[in-house]
Amino acid sequence: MADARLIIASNRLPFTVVDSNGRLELKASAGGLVTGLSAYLDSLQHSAFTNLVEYVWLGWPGASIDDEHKDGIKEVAATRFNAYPVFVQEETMEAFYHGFCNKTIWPLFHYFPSYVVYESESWESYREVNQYFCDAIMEVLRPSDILWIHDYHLMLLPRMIRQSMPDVPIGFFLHIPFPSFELFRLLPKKWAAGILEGLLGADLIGFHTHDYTQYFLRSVLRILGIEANMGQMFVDGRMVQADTFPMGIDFHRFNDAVVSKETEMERERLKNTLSDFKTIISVDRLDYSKGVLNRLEGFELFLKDNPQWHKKVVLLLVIVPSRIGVDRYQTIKTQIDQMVGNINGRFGTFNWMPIIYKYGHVPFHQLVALYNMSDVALITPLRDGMNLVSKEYVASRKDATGVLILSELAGASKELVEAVLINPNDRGEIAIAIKNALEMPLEEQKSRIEKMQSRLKKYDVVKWATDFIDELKDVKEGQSRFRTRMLSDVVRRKIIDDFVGANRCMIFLDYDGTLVPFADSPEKAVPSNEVLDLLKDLSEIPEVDLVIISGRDRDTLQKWLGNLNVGFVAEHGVWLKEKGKEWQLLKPMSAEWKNKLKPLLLRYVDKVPGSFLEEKEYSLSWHYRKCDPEQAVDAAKELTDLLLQVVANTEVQVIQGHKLIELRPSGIDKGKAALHFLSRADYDFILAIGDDRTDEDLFKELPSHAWTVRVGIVTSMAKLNAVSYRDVRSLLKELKNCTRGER
Ligand SMILES: O=P(O)(O)OC[C@H]1O[C@H](O[C@H]2O[C@H](CO)[C@@H](O)[C@H](O)[C@H]2O)[C@H](O)[C@@H](O)[C@@H]1O
Ligand SMILES: O=c1ccn([C@@H]2O[C@H](COP(=O)(O)OP(=O)(O)O)[C@@H](O)[C@H]2O)c(=O)[nH]1
Ligand SMILES: [Mg+2]
Repeated sequence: MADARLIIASNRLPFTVVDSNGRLELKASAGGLVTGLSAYLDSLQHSAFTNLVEYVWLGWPGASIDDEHKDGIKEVAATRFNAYPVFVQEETMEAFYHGFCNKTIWPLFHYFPSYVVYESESWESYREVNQYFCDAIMEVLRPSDILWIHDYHLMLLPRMIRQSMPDVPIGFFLHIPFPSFELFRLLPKKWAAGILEGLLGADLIGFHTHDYTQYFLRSVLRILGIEANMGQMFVDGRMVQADTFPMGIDFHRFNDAVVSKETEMERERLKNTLSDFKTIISVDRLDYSKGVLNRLEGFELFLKDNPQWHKKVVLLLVIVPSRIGVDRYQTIKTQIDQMVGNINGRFGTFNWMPIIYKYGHVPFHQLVALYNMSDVALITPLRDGMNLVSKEYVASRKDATGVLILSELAGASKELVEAVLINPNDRGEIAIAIKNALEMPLEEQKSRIEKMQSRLKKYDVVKWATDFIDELKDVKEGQSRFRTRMLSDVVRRKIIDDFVGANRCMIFLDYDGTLVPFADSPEKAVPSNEVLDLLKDLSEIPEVDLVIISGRDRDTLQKWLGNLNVGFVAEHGVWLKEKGKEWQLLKPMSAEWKNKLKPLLLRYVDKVPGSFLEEKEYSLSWHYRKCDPEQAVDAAKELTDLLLQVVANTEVQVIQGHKLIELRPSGIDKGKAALHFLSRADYDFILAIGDDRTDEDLFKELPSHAWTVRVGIVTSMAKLNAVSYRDVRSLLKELKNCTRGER
């Protein structure tokens, strides 16, 4: 296989350009996304298991760059980091990054709805910057590349790229939580739909936890009306997958660094001042979502309740500067500063400060030394997409001692179940957890850390990224397999050739969803003149027999289509009408059961607003097409269960159709009805088209030479799939025209 390039797009690059007294310098960026991805990209160079050897990382260089410096930065970015900077004007970036990203999406997705700012200008900047990224990517992207887009800054980008390059594999990974529908719906409808449609431009959309994936799928269903089956959706005829990929860390980088010289030196230096104390480490970017105030309150309560621990324990609080241009971040900084001061002032003595506070970046080896020498890690976010610090702490415990206290509201808690899990809103619980952690017996510490380590070793960051890319490739393969089932030009040509060469032709056409689109209520789906003319023309071809094979009642079919010289099947096969003959029952049957079962269906009509009952001569249908989709689906399952119990051992069957449940006599279906018509002549061309589960009975019964087409992109017994009724009409038009032309 040829080498493919991996193109990564994220807001932040692995470096940030900073202005140091008028000189531009490149500094390593902080944050989980950059740390994790860098480790994976490094691994590509040494891996024998991938054909992705080349990569380009596109992103914002972290500052607004003057024109005169752009080329220089571009060159360093390319040579030192394989990066391609996306330059954005300061004001636009301000409204995008400090605005929509970090004042709208970030607080909303982290369950701080009262912090969310709704400003249409910043939404516009969000679109604008996503478009800049799209333009920059299009400068480097080739159709043979794989594009992997990261995080909440770029949620509109997948669709933008898809519009320019329809087949390129696009993956998207969200590093922060996807909120529950009740929160997501707070966004103005245009934004919410825009974000979901933007994301669905990707082929694979990944999340850290199963919950986030489910919340996303639910929003897609509720806002866009797109249903998913095991995370698989069909969007404009394209298969899209959502799935869960918990991000790991570079386990060995941390584990090995513990014994490096540099770490050893750092540890010695730290021990000089800290050797008399048990230490608790806490490391976070400055962020209100990290729950630092709760943590400090919990620690304060612990000190109040446990005087025996005074002068014996120190909390090492590392806060890495972040997003300081957003007011809320300034506020939280002031609050942390004050609270640290209060606690130290309240409990501290001249030779003991309970909290040692560092506001700034920590170099890698110092970080590992801190993790390694700390008896406890205290990590208490109020919400966190994943939280890699907790994993890094565990990886840095070379002797398997140490205790991790972790918030159950961090994505990492789903994997690190052996941690001491706490609810960060419960200060009392934090205080008790600290005491228990400090006093935990060594064997218990080891048994917990060892279990977590073995998991982190296995599911490291390389595994995370490889799993994601492999699944993206699988989705692409699935899509191309599906494409061979589509009613393409080539396939249409074959059908037409077959049709032209045949002596006797049978065409079975379903009505709703196949010849006409669905209407709000069944009586509104009247055939247009276009459809009537088309059917008339086809039916007038002497070698053709046309049968409308529908679930509708015979009166409606008669009223709407009765002037045509065609055969009919009504009520899914209860009634048949051959050309020019009278209606007949497929077999003798009774309709007495209807009176018994109708009240049950009516109960569900009352229960589910918007649902209604359709009564036909020998069948009853409960429709829920206009209802709240989730309530209706649940109710439909419940009703089906109930009905199945009631009809057991009777002559009635329960059928689930497209947003309906139908009751009809057993032994009746479209397939059996079709066989009746086929027995009348020797057909060497058969075409059957339908859009519903009830049409599957038809596809199933037809001989192997029949052309069968399921309308809708779903799995089916039919040989082919068509996107919508429009494709059906154009195929029928071609059939009609070709016959005339060739005659
Ligand atoms: O780029 P910044 O605005 O300075 O913020 C730093 C990063 O913060 C967020 O990190 C998330 O990704 C981690 C790895 O998946 C995850 O562990 C953590 O829970 C998330 O908050 C943000 O998503 C990144 O885009 C930022 O670069
Ligand atoms: O001075 C520091 C301290 C920490 N980190 C790293 O920042 C990341 C933080 O990731 P996490 O997932 O915990 O949270 P995020 O900041 O992404 O929300 C971790 O990999 C840390 O090692 C860093 O780059 N510089
Ligand atoms: Mg139909």
